[in-house]
Amino acid sequence: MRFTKMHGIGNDYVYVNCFVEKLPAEPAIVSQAVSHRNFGIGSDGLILICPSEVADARMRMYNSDGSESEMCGNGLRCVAKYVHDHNIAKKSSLTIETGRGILSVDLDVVNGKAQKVRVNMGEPILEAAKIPTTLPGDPPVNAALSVGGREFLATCVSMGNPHATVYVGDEFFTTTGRDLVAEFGPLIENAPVFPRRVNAHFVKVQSPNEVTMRTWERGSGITLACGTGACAVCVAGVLTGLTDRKLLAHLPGGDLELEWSAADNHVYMTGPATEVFSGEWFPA
Ligand SMILES: N[C@H](CCC[C@H](N)C(=O)O)C(=O)O
Repeated sequence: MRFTKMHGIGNDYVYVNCFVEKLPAEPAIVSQAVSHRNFGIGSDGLILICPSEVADARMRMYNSDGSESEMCGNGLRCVAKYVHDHNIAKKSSLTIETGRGILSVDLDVVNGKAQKVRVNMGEPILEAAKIPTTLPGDPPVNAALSVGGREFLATCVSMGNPHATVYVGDEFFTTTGRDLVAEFGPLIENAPVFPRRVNAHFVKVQSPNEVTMRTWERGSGITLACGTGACAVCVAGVLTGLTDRKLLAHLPGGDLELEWSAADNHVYMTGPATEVFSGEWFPA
């Protein structure tokens, strides 16, 4: 199976152009196999770039555990870049069909290649039942969530996929010795109050327009970045009053610019998309 390896600030996926390629097995199985960093290609998961009746292309995203997610922000930037750079649709404004509907993407093209990508991620989903979570509030803002003997205050939204944001101190950003994200991330991901599990984001506020964050992803564990997560953190910051509608998020793999627009209630995410290499994968 031919594939292309791409990443959005270090959130790396194996991409398959399903306009021309056929998967050798179910996507869930292929994702688990190709994601393995020793026995496979090595990635945070698998993203299929497919034909669409209603958009320039359709994105389907699978975590490294094989579970499918409704949305993927870093992945969407890379899909749009691939669709442009590989001449599926040679346009600098594209539409991509996702698990949460059709999203618009604008590409900054330099020397024929898309570099920076701005995505209209649509409106945040705030009804608890649609996130989904059983935590109190529509949406839950600073809702008490105790896991592993520690109480967090969780602010939860959906960007088509579920996110829980907790504000923490410096101790979550040192990775020498005990890694608190690795310790508490899976406990939050699998907490019973999240019927479809959740992506967990640990955030330190630098200023009203700037945060540093680390992510434990549903179905993939620690990743260097999470685009939908950064959008959810932008929304959580406004809901908690801790940060403004325009936000610069520093993630371990790089930076994303976010805005939750008061004008149209849409969240905009701007960041890079990088194509690293292409190859052929031989299923065992
Ligand atoms: N890395 C992706 C999010 C993947 C979300 C996935 N882990 C889920 O199950 O929702 C992003 O850049 O938005």
